[in-house]
Amino acid sequence: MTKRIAILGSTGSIGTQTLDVISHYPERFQVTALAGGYNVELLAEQVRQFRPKLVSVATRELAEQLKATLPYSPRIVYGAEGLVESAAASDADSVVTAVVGSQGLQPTLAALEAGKHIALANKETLVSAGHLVMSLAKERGLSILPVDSEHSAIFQCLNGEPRERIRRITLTASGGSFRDKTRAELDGVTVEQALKHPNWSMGAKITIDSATMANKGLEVMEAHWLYELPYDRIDVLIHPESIIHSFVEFEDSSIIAQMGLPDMRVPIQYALTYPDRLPTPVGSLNLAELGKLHFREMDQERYRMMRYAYEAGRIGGTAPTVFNAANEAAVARFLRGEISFLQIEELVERALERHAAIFNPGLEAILEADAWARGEASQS
Ligand SMILES: NC(=O)C1=CN([C@@H]2O[C@H](COP(=O)(O)OP(=O)(O)OC[C@H]3O[C@@H](n4cnc5c(N)ncnc54)[C@H](OP(=O)(O)O)[C@@H]3O)[C@@H](O)[C@H]2O)C=CC1
Ligand SMILES: CC(=O)[C@@H](O)[C@H](O)COP(=O)(O)O
Ligand SMILES: [Mn+2]
Repeated sequence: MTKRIAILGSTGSIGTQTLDVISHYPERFQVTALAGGYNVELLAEQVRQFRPKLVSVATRELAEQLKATLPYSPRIVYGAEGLVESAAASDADSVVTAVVGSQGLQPTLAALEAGKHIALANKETLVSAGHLVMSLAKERGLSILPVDSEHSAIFQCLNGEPRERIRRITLTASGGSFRDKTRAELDGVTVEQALKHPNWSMGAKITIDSATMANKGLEVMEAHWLYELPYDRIDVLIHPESIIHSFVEFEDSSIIAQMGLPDMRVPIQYALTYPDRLPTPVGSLNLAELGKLHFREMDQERYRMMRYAYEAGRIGGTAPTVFNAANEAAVARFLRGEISFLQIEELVERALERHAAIFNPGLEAILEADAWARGEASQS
């Protein structure tokens, strides 16, 4: 049967790879909605190729521009409302959430309200309001399948085993672009250096998060919500090769790990075809050629974002929302050249210190905490 798919963030790293996966199985998938941001040239190409009925862009002007270039007339919407509409208003069965940042939250909630399954790449959504998203999905009987490589790995390792059998899970971390630098050597590193991830080709924001280790912090919180595990049963281990994508230790001391070449098309495809496994153009992993794999303890002093993430996760309520939003604002400032690399974590730490968490927050309290944290992290 054909699966109808809407993609939020179709012009980004995950979005384009999702369309690549879909293009290999035209009989299995139909694209019903595409939402991009500012890159209308690429979006126009995608629209011409996949012919969705609904398209969203960042602004009204871009919507006009897009309309003028298309050979047919899909419905074109724009802005934050357009994103929500593209998540909920098409006849998609599943929505791939691949926009960056907590702007993905309201579209994800709208998609669930409209009865759509979620293939979740946008981890900021779960960090910001995991309780709202997970409870809505549960209430509606909808699945949230992980696209993030570590969470896909855990999902595959669990293979339906109940939570009670899990002793702990371990998320692997590449160590990011500065993994061979000491803390002192981080003083004065450039945006260009930070954007060179050793193993993965990804969008700018997540690449910086990987370098600060905020990405792994967000992933710890994402795992907490997806697998309903307390923080003391979620570990992180540095694994520079990114070949073991994560692993689960079960009650009987067996460890099951998921391995493969670092290529996001594998977890993206699995989230779209689950429970089926279909061929991908990704090659086979040759362990003999690789020879060795390496592992290092996570040092929370070297990577302070790791410590702040565990602290925020354990506090709960709006603390993770603040961790995430302060980080988003600080990373944007770093990318604009306004602050140094080490100031990212200083701004996140300060926002967390100044925040009095609200527990069991509704959507309004989440949005308020998010806006407050962005304001905090925008001041030096
Ligand atoms: N890249 C990866 O390998 C992985 C990514 N993820 C997660 O997936 C998400 C996406 O990451 P990634 O693909 O790397 O990010 P990119 O920066 O490559 O892509 C982001 C997407 O969001 C769109 N977007 C940005 N702002 C807006 C806006 N205001 N309105 C509508 N759309 C907007 C962009 O549109 P445009 O470019 O047209 O402006 C683009 O399509 C993140 O949450 C990330 O953490 C998780 C695991 C791996
Ligand atoms: C590909 C993916 O899932 C990223 O989230 C990846 O985890 C980033 O690599 P790090 O391990 O460096 O954070
Ligand atoms: Mn990941």
